[in-house]
Amino acid sequence: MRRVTFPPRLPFPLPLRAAILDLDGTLVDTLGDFTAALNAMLAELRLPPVGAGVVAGFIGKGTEHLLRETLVHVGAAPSLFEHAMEVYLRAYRGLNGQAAIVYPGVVEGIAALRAAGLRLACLTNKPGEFARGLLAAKGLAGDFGVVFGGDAFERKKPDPLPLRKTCEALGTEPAATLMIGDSRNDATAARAAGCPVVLVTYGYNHGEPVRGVDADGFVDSLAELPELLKRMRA
Ligand SMILES: O=C(O)COP(=O)(O)O
Ligand SMILES: [Mg+2]
Repeated sequence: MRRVTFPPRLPFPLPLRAAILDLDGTLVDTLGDFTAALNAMLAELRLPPVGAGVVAGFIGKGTEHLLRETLVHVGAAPSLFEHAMEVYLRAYRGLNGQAAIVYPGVVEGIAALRAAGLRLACLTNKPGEFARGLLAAKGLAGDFGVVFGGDAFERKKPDPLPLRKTCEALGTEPAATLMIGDSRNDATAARAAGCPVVLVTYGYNHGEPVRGVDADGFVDSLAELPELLKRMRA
């Protein structure tokens, strides 16, 4: 049996009323989608392709960041950015979800959170249109009363603003709202907003080991959440 790792006494007040889940790297492995859309764009601009290993390190800070880093990586002129963005968004729209896989344990984990009576939101730096389309394509849209993309607010994660706004939409206090993500970006935003935060160990985390990030707990699968919640409510 896989063990849940977390401090023996979690440093936040209970009970929890809601959870905010990140999308890419937490609910769905979208590396295949990102890589395919970027390579379609690069081919159209007659630039060299990128490998998935490189792309994984660019995910999690929104589309502008992903595109800028990719153009630098292939040695393209920064002036290509706007055109590249148009081509990339068109490509992504055309293949959203096709090479993406829901991580093992996600369906069980979400069911456990719902059974515990928590309100659920999905908060991602992905454009809202793509986030809603992906959740629908993967049969997860009905689980989230609230879905916000990276274009919903003035600033994206790691700024705390999107988490504060999501708590407002959920009608819960940040201290009673658990953030579940895969990266330093999620943890930094959660800490600054006053939300407890648990990170999954299988996501992208900007290409770095996730266990080095300051978080309240780590799980290898969302299916471990019931055990974690039990401890948190004890
Ligand atoms: O960077 C993105 O587009 C998505 O990132 P997130 O779902 O992990 O917030
Ligand atoms: Mg993520």
